[in-house]
Amino acid sequence: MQVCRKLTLITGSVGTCNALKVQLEEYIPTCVTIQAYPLDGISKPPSDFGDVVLFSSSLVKRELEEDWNCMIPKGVQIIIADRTINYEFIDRIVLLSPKTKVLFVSDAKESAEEGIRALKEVGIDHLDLYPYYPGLSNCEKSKITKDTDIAITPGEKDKVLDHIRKVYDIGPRLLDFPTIFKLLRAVGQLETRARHFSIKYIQKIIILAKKLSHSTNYISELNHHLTTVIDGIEDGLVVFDSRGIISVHNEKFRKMLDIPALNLRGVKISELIYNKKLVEFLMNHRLDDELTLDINSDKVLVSKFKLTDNDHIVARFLSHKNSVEYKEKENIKQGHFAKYTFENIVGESSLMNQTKNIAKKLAKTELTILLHGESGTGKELFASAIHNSSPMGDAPFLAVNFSSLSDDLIESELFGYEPGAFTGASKKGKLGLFEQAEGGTIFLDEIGDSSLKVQAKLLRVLQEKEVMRIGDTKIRPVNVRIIAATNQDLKMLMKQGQFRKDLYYRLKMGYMKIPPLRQRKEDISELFNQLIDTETTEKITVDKEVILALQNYDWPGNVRELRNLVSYMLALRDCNHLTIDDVPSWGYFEEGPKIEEQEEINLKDALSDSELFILQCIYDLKEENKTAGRKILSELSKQSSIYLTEGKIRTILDRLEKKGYILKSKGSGSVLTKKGKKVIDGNQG
Ligand SMILES: Nc1ncnc2c1ncn2[C@@H]1O[C@H](COP(=O)(O)OP(=O)(O)OP(=O)(O)O)[C@@H](O)[C@H]1O
Repeated sequence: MQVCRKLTLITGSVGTCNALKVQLEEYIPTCVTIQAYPLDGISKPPSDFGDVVLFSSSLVKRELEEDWNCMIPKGVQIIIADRTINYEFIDRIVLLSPKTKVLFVSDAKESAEEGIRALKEVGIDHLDLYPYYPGLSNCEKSKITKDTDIAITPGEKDKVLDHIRKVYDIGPRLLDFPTIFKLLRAVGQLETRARHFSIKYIQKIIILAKKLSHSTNYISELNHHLTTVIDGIEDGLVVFDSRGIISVHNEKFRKMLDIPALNLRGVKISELIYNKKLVEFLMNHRLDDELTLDINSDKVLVSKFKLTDNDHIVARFLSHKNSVEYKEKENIKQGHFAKYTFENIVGESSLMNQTKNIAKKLAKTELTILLHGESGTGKELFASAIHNSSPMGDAPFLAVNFSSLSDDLIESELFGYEPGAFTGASKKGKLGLFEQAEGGTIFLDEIGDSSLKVQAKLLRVLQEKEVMRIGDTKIRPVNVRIIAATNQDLKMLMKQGQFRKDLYYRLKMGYMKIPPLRQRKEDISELFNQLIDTETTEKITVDKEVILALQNYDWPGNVRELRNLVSYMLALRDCNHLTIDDVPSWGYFEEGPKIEEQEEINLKDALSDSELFILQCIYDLKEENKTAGRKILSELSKQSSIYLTEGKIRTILDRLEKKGYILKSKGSGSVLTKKGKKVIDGNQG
């Protein structure tokens, strides 16, 4: 075999020329002289091509022949290189997430497309790659560069657009295995260098594998570390993109929202959380908003912010339990706005309409208002709505609950104090709620729980319209409307000497009674549906029977109890249609019916009009000594306003028997049980 001593490399660009020369020097023994020429970097063609000419591509050969008018002399062996991507830098792109949109930037269409092909050939097929090169039309450019900020380039960094955030320069493509093989043969070195060549190649692959495993180990260690850190945070955290798809969350978030699944990555917020209000809050674009939620008898404050380098949102769930920060935030929040308006007060019963009308009229005045009503009837809702539709609606609305704060704390909260007024007082002093609410409304909830000392101070505010901070001698005028609320019998407390008469009459100037739910059962249907809507984004339908059953209950916990029931039924439902079977049995409710009624009135046993009609017919037929069979019952129904087929009657009879109102027997028709008779007696009585 002829042994050659001179090899000429001809490339287009200087960059490719340098990279290929380094590669050749690695494989070709030093006894072979290598001369390299980039067409971009020389002014005239080489005069001596040696024994073998290696072109970096067929385009370069054509350029030399056509543009430079230079032919390779006969007898010189020509090799056109096949090139593949440089494995050394491949680890950087292997770790990009699947389906990431990435531009492949090169100097021409062919080389960009070839680069993509080469990447796919070596198994980089998990990315969405788009060829990008200088000659691309503006329209195509804007199409492919939309929503992407990552590019890969084979050493053409200068052609990458400015807005691209991450550029992976994988260097010029190198000679592939068969090309080096061909070259070694052409320079007569294949036999002596074959082993060296294959060892070098395998070494490169091992280095790459090591790099990848190092990167993945590093990533998994980092992941583990980050998981430990975010799981250790006291608040719930969830990160999601603009479509609501979760990328990161911590354990606290899962626990707070009772989510059993461990890995929520890739899951959509709206498919995971059924509380409609929360989903809407998380998905809206207002970042300065906050939301308070009642979750598992805890109050949770939800806030969010946007990550700066992408469109991901981080939502933070701050629990009330053990959280000083929450209390401070909540105070600030309550201090600035009233959440509800009259539109949020559900109920069109005449009693509710009357109450709302009175409230709207009182709202227009400056009178002090006393709201009296059982727990959960919506007193806070009314206070908030009154403030919002009053002339001071734009001023602050502050709420303070007397049942949850100690006497001392109430005093300092309401009236404030001077710097160092008592041990533990802040050095800066504190502005009281009356002063903070200037021009607005202060809501004194559970006023029946206030001490006589605080009552005396409140009376002073009402009479004199002025406050004095603790530790101060200065009197400060205040202009604040007071709305107080109580579920206690204040008259009784007055008799027992626990509530000041003068304060009672001062507060009672605008008196309002908020009716309990049992006195306005017509509102249950609307309330039930409305509460479902605030709890879930899913479309839930409700059987009429459910509402009838709920109207049979007295609701000692009022709307709050109904709201809890809705959450409970939604959590336990099997499908999106609620039936009587979804209504829990008596054990769930705060109070059962009165003992003597317990046997015949049960929530699940509420009777529909057709059931009552059939019971009455069975009773009447028995009086006339007739057998109550399906046929005669169906005929009787034809004469009434409720027409029932025999098939329908069979279903009703089965149901009545199951509920214990009748007994069926073959041949002798149905008869009423003691329970069934009681219903008819009650109906007739
Ligand atoms: N008419 C109504 N329409 C819609 N929601 C209501 C209505 N009444 C009460 N609610 C809801 O019921 C819950 C209890 O209401 P609220 O806290 O205003 O009652 P309350 O009378 O102030 O109770 P408490 O005396 O125990 O403080 C709240 O979630 C409120 O939004």
